[in-house]
Amino acid sequence: MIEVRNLTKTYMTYERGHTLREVVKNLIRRPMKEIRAVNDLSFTVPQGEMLAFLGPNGAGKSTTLKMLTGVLHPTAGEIKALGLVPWKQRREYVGRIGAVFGQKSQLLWDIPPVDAFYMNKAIYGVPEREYRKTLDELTGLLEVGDIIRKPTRQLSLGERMKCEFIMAMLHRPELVFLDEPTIGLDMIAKENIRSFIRSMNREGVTFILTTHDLEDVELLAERVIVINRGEIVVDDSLVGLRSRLGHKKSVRLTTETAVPDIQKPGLKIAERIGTLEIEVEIDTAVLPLKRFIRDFNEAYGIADMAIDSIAIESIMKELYKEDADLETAAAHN
Ligand SMILES: Nc1ncnc2c1ncn2[C@@H]1O[C@H](COP(=O)(O)OP(=O)(O)OP(=O)(O)O)[C@@H](O)[C@H]1O
Repeated sequence: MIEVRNLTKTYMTYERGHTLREVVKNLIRRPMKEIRAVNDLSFTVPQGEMLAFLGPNGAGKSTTLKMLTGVLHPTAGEIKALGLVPWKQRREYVGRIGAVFGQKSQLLWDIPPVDAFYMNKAIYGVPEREYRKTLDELTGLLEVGDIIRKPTRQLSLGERMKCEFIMAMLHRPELVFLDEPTIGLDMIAKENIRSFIRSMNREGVTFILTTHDLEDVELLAERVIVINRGEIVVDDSLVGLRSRLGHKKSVRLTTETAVPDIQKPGLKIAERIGTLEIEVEIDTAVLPLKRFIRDFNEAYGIADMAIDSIAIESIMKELYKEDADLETAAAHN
């Protein structure tokens, strides 16, 4: 469905300088600087996949998304999505994709969402019967029957996001880009939106998700691509990603006496939740779980305990760290 080959994007910017002298000098001379935001990315996305596209700030996610949606031309490389070249066959392409940006509304503040939907119906040329059918289905799924008739400015953030999704899905796109789709929402609204995404995905819609909310990733994605400094660091299934660090466990404990700051190979205090409640990360390859439990019980008395696989958040931290370490090592050689 999407084929990306050797995709590269460089931006040319003017060097500003750090000191006042440099700034003034550069105003006259204006030296150019090249920023390689995306560097030789290649990947494919089959139809029906739910792919999370992750990376730290400045990694090149937005730039890649802009090229995937046809807003930006690449400097080099190719994209074929839905059989089209996004930036060349933009009109046809836009009619078949959808997008939801958690931080940017597509609705109009002073008019009810239903009127904005009707405008989109006209823009996309959706026939009346099809429009009615889709609108009924989507409002039913998201439980917003009456809400869509209130002015947008009166809606809660959760209600508004539901309407943003309806707006993006009315023309039945095959491929949908989501950028921070649950940002700012409470737990219930997040779950509503996530279950909506899941049901659309079951109907065959392909989703590409960029987010800093790793819960979205855990609960939605099947596959994860992590980029850093414009390059792919990981392209793996969520299960595969977990198994890379499968020997690490997260253990939440309530103890009878407070645990001091201990240094022990294979053990890291991840969080202190209360005086007697703590979360630790165990590298079972170094410190077997059985030994950890025995020692900890003898030393502090275990009153309660829950063992979990490590959260995706820790996996990400580890990945970014590995990448930064590699970079530092390369710089030293
Ligand atoms: N129009 C532009 N001109 C010059 N440099 C740019 C431009 N847009 C982005 N960049 C640079 O390209 C790099 C990648 O930026 P990009 O916005 O794609 O990252 P990102 O992964 O989306 O980050 P974030 O998570 O913070 O949104 C950054 O170094 C950024 O400063």
